[in-house]
Amino acid sequence: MSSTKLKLALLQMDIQIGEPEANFIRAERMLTEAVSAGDKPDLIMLPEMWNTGYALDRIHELADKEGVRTREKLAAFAQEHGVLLVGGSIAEKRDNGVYNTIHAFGRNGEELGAYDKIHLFRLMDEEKYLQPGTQTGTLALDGTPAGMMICYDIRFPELFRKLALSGVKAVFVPAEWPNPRLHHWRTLLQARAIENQMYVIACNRCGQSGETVFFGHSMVIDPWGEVIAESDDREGILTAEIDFAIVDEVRARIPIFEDRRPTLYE
Ligand SMILES: NC(=O)CCC(=O)C(=O)O
Repeated sequence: MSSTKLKLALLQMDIQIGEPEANFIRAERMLTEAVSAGDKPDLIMLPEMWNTGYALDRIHELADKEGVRTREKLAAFAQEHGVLLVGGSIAEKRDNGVYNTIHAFGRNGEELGAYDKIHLFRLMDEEKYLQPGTQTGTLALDGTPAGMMICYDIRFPELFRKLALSGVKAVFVPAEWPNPRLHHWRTLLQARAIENQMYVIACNRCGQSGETVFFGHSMVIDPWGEVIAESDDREGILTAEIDFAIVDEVRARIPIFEDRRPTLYE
């Protein structure tokens, strides 16, 4: 029987706004560091828009065309090291628009899934420059169903519930979530894990772009809502081990999916 456990490494990276070259070098350095550690991870994850940061006024020029560069690099890395890779999100130019897109890869470098951010965040002007996604994002991790969302998406519990009802046991959330909303970040992530009885794995950036400070605090939260790993505000790699068997245990202990009465509120 295949293992229900996965060792994770979340790359909490400081992103240089508008500097894809520097960001690729930094991401490659951190990826290499993650697989060089004694306890090699099964899955590595990056933060949101790590190739460009929120350089939105130049995003059409800076975004990765069709995601080719990112996909080639990440697929090759996943294959070389036999790891799963949730490639954070990137600014990706496609069909004359720019999307905020995740690409995820399997241990042989195959693309497991992609997701374009559905909810664009007005406080950071995303809706003026980016195209919204039109589909939810799922992938299978060594056979276990998981979901993908990006940052502001965590404010929409309906999206989590839809994925939970489809059988998803973990959701990955790359983010660029800044001050002064650390309490929203921590509370929403924990609530989404508790109410859907699933793992929530959230990788935020750190550092500062202009006046905006990104507090890091990448988190891995279990289906009981316990924070099993959390970063501080500095660049680094957060590690944790998850066990999908715990999702089934928690869902059996409090059977909310059996007790729902959707005809009354849907
Ligand atoms: N990049 C984002 O979507 C930021 C979302 C955010 O900060 C929030 O408060 O929501």
